[in-house]
Amino acid sequence: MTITHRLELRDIDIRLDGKPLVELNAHIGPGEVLTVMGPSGSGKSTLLAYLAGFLAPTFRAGGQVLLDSRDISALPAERRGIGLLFQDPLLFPHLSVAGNLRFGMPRATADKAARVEKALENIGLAGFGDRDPATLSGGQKARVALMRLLLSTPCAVLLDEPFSKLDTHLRHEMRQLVFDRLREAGLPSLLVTHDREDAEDAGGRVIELSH
Ligand SMILES: Nc1ncnc2c1ncn2[C@@H]1O[C@H](COP(=O)(O)OP(=O)(O)OP(=O)(O)O)[C@@H](O)[C@H]1O
Repeated sequence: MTITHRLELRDIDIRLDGKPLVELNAHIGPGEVLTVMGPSGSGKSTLLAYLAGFLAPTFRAGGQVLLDSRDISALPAERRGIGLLFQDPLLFPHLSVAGNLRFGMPRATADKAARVEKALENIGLAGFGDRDPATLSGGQKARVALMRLLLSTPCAVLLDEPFSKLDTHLRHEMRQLVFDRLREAGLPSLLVTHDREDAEDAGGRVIELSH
């Protein structure tokens, strides 16, 4: 049985120099992707930083971030249960591909090696466990970053332009993989993008932030 999660953003109000930057109410159900678009400077990255727990102290923020009805907005980033996927895969260069996949797994995870093998098969990279991440292609790195995220068993996911550095032909494939896996895992997700096709493939609601 898949465990499902819900993310609720209640009366989020982020201010910069006393002026409102982001005001938002949203409910993201299990397996749902909410896409956030808007012009440069409208506060998309700031919103993600707030939700993830690393907002710069120059901002003032209020409101509640409820994950499965629990307010996580005062918790430090590492205790929020939120997974992140960025434009760059950010694989650890000192760890092998398998080491990267093992990195975020909860300590008590049983059969780590078997899970890593299964994860590699799942993304078409069986036998790549011992490889140095630097030897992978951009698309392969992106797939490893996705699997590392899922193996860390987050309760919600934030995606910041995760496809923008991929070649056009890989972008579509990667979008399908990411959105399918997030849906299967029942994870509520928030996607920040400039790309309308990302929003269409995400298949959920789209909100626009304005200046
Ligand atoms: N650490 C910071 N201190 C002060 N102001 C900041 C800081 N980071 C961002 N800003 C300002 O906050 C506003 C929102 O920036 P943010 O990066 O969230 O926009 P964005 O919508 O993600 O833009 P882009 O699409 O270009 O990535 C901008 O006016 C920016 O200059």
